[in-house]
Amino acid sequence: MNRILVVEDETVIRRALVRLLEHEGYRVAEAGSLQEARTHCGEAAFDLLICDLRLPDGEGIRLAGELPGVPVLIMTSYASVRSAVDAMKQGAADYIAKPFDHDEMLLCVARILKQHQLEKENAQLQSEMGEVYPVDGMVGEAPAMRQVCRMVEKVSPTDITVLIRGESGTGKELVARAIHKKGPRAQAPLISVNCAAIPEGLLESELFGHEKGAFTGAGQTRQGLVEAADTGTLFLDEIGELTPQAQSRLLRVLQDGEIRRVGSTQSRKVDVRLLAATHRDLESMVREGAFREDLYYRLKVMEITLPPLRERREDLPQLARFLLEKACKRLKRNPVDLDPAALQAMQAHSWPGNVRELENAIERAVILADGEPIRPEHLALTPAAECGGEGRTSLEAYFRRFVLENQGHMTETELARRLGISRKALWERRNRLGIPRPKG
Ligand SMILES: Nc1ncnc2c1ncn2[C@@H]1O[C@H](COP(=O)(O)OP(=O)(O)OP(=O)(O)O)[C@@H](O)[C@H]1O
Repeated sequence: MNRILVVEDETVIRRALVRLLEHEGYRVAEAGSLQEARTHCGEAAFDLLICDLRLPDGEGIRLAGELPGVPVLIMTSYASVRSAVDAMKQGAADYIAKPFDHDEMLLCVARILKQHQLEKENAQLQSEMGEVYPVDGMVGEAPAMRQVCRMVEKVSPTDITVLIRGESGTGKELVARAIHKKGPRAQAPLISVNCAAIPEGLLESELFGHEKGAFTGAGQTRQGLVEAADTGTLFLDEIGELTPQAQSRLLRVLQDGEIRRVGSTQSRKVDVRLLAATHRDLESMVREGAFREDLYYRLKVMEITLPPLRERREDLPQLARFLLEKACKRLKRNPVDLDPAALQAMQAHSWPGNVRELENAIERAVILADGEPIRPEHLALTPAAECGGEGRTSLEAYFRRFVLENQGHMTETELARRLGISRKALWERRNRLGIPRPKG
């Protein structure tokens, strides 16, 4: 039976909470101050502390630092997300705003206890397996990649929201898939959505669904992608592209586990774990008012940052061989070798499109080499800035130059409009040609 310590100085709230938890079958002790809590913890081991943020002799969150391994749920009457998020940074398992309703509290307690149990089992397993954390299909021994793998291992068994950052093509989606696969929701769906690939006007209804007649063309009631991910994981790639309306709806999902379809007055409960990714500088988007601060803090609780390929060149040989084998399999070709000169050319290239650019270059090379070992000329690693020069202005080169010259001062929507293509087509062409978007 799980033991819980309630630390709250307001007697009425404390007593009510103790009764609620006891009624649910937990063994509960109570304390009115940090000092009393410490005494209790010295006498018995607890599986969870539910702690008021402000106590007469200090901040409740201090207990998290003093009792590593015991999850702390923070209660706060200060509706500021920031103080609660600060508490999360200092090690709180979660927070709940007062006044809370009974169901909400019990759900929260049950979830933390379950998570904690999983973490304990996982830590046990890890110590049995040693310190190696391979991530399926992910190649890289560089220190920054090892750190990524360690983080994946740490966050997977929890339900925590994770923000995956890194330039385009660095493997953010790969990380999201790994987190889902290694976590308790692995048997449930993973819905992966690229927010940049959905036209702005359709974002809200695609994500959150709509009622019949909600807007012109909404002939039928439709479930959105967030609901489709119910009980599973929702991966929102390019979260910086969300419209303000979609940002508000998403915040509601994270805060209350509730969703409202476009055109509906009723909310529905959803249980999704959110993983989000972006290559953009969300901090400056928040400063400029383009991204909601409260949503930003919700997302940022846990971050995983992928290094650009040019900063982990030591991984290039291993990565190139892995991708070469993958390309040969996909193209149904016999395995081919990599000429040492090709590897040298790779080492000299800056890889602005990161692993995706490498993957594309290798696939192209396999086709061009036609069974011969891959040589530098098969890779055609032209520095981006030179493309489109010397009268060879093909459509692709024109596209590349236009995008590189204008992306600094144009939004994706504007760029697409000027090029006369959809945002989705722009997105796809960027990926195919390995043209990264600017940061922020
Ligand atoms: N470390 C890695 N090892 C092997 N393959 C990788 C690695 N990182 C990325 N890839 C491969 O590179 C391609 C691009 O990766 P992914 O789609 O995950 O990047 P991303 O950061 O999500 O890109 P974007 O921001 O453009 O959506 C994928 O095919 C992926 O399998």
